[in-house]
Amino acid sequence: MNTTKRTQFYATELALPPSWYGVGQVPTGMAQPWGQAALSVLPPGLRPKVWVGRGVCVVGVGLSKSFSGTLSEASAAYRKWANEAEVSWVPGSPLGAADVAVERDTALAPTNLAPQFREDPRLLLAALGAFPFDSKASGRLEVPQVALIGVPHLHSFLIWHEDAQALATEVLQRIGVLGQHPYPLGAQGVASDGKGWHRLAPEVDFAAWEGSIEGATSALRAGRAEKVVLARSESFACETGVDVRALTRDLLADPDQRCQDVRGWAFAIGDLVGLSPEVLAQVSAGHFAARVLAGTSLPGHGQELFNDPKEVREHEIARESVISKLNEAGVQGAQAGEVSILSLPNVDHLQSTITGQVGEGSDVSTITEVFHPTAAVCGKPREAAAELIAEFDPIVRENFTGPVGYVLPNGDGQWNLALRCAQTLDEDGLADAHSPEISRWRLLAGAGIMPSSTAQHEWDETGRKMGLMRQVLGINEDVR
Ligand SMILES: C=C(O[C@H]1C=CC=C(C(=O)O)[C@@H]1O)C(=O)O
Repeated sequence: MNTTKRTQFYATELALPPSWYGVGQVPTGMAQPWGQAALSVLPPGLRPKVWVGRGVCVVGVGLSKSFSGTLSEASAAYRKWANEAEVSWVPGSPLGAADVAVERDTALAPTNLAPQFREDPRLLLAALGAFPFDSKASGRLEVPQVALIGVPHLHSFLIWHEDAQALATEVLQRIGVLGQHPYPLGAQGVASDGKGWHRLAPEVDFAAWEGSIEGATSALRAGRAEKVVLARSESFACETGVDVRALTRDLLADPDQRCQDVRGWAFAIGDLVGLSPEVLAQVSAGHFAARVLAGTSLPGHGQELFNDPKEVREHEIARESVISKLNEAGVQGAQAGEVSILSLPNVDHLQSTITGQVGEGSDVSTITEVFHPTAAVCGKPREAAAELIAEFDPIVRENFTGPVGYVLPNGDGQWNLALRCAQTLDEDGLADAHSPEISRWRLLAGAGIMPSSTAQHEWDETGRKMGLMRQVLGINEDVR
């Protein structure tokens, strides 16, 4: 007789006030208000696991189960486990709320999954993950113990492991108390008061960066590759710890309302916290979408990129690196949109959106594994660029520029590139994925290097890319 007990979870649908969804504040589908509200109702003192942008959003705490391996290995093990788990609806759930169409229907506005969640609550067992740049190295998927799942059509769910009943009850109570007045969009949290920061010994100073760029550009001019992406870091320590919950809440704020489209997906997963704008693959009910970024200017100067042959070619290479692999990835009927400008807080980018249908046997992780590493983070040709990275990249990237995101038990989900982020460091310099407050941070940024690149230009560009995390961490310009 098989006496193995199935892993038991419970789920409920939440009736939340319109303020959670920013009704009248942001276009439907943009989840910044939802993310800020969800973070507000988590009990304090717990480090959140976060994925919030446009589409399915996850804000969780605790760990039910983790899966290690390459992206496809971990995803396959997770899907097997999730499809054997038991998820029961809690009676009294306000099921059947009216569906709301997503406004400004762009490629990155996925299908309404709420009906599927209602039909099969196991689909709510979302796993969040971060995987290394080196796609052969092992990464990790994590299923939280308690998770709020938001759907951009104004639906929300809570799912919890049977051992986390008390925590789930506390979240439900806090929704009752705080839920009518969630954290307001645009307000700054209390991640850091901007004081007490100092710089840690640099991993890469300007002289080292100059050496790397000179080495890489000479190799490119010698014909070893056409483009390579190099990266650098800046590390800082704060006298008081930074609360990851407040930090991710601040990442979701858009105080000057400059960005008309989703600025990025805020994430706190594994040892990384950031706001990634680049989508490797989004899969939702058979639809595929990707957003390729490469080519960077000062904010507000995006149009000038079209007149700069170096930036145009850099983008073309990144776009082609995805388009050329669509067949192998099992994406059918693919269409690539015109190159356009994406305005982000500290930079403008050239962007391309690619859409299509997911073929039989493919899912978000198998597709991502074929694309990664794209030329936006590696170069062209891929193998030759990877060799140049091994030779000239002045840092060890770990999960930076690797896939970060979430996956569902049916293979839907989204993997972005881990960009515009910082790595949390504990006192030993090792990643610590558990403490709610972190005092040591390693900011990371990379740039596409072409034969004509100069060290100063790419230093400044990577500095601007790190600017977002500097701002939300409160590391002022005078911290030298
Ligand atoms: C590697 C990074 O950006 C990539 C994505 C967009 C634009 C890029 C560029 O213009 O160099 C990079 O390819 C980073 O943000 O750290």
